[in-house]
Amino acid sequence: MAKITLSKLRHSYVPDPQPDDYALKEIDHVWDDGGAYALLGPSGCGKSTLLNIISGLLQPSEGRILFDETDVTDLPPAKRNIAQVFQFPVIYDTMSVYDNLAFPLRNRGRPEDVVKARVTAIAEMLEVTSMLKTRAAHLTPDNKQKISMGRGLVREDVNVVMFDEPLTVIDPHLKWKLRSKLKELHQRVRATMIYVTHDQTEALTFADQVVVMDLGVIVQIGTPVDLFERPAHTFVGHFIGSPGMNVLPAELRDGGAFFVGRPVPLEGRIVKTGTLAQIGVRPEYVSLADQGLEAVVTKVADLGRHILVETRAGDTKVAAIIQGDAPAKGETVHLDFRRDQTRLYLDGWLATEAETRE
Ligand SMILES: Nc1ncnc2c1ncn2[C@@H]1O[C@H](COP(=O)(O)OP(=O)(O)OP(=O)(O)O)[C@@H](O)[C@H]1O
Repeated sequence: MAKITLSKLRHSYVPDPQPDDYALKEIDHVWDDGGAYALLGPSGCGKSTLLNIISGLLQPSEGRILFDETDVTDLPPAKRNIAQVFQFPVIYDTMSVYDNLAFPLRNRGRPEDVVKARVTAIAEMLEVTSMLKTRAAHLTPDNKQKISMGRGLVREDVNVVMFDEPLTVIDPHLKWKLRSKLKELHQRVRATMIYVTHDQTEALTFADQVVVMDLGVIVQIGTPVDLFERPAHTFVGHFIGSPGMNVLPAELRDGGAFFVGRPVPLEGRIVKTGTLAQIGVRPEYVSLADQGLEAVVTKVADLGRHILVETRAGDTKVAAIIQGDAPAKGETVHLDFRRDQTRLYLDGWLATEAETRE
């Protein structure tokens, strides 16, 4: 396994690019040896471009890629020693499950006793031991994908295992099972793993560190808790969470932030400058109060464990997640934002500093 360093990577699919033409703007990042990473972002943000650069299918326009201290930028995919699991299962239908799992090892001339030990161990981890003699053609789609994952994990000598939206073909009710299985596998195999997805639940379940991308830029790298608690960018706040963070237009004056004419207490000092001011507060930290910001309830949804209340304050939609009694649609309510969870964003980026208590 290896540490992967991406140094000043930029990529454009067009010659003589202007700044906006880059599919990857500038990426400087180190993936630690043995880490479980998710690469999360919407369609078109550059995930596949980055993955293909790491695997060697694509040469970056600029920058270098290192596996540990070795520069692999000019090496073809076959020389990079990477395992990849794709959206659709890559297995040989005519072979047994055992032979499918053994294939990557036999292909590299590993002795049969090593093949047997490794295939047996991986099969146990994936809970497919009873299928080892079955011909792959007879497997269900989710079992086929499990075997595909097994093929990705069976070699011990790969630099990194990359998963590209591996649960796309899996039935929704089986997805959660495979998701947690993968997490468990990482804990046992301890390989460097990169899991590419546009699905926040998949990313947050699998990864210790989630790398969030938007428009060719990494907007935040953090633990699932970091991304939820302190989004570094409004995009992260909005993209992660269900519903996402409220992003409210703000006016800056007298050293403070105002929303629909009312001052809004922020978590701490404003430490940056910028033009476009927005207040970010997650619905989980908006509550109904006796006084404060006036808003009209536009929708109420009972989600079982809590109630989602959508309101309109001025022209802006504000969501609140509350417990207890729900207000009625059309009712005027007062909203309170929990101060330590209310942040200012300038030009999209977090601009307040959390107050440290003495
Ligand atoms: N072969 C190509 N030629 C030209 N432009 C491309 C090519 N591949 C990707 N792009 C562009 O590069 C940008 C990043 O695309 P990329 O496929 O890396 O994003 P993605 O996050 O993987 O999206 P998806 O989840 O839909 O695969 C997009 O604007 C896309 O249109």
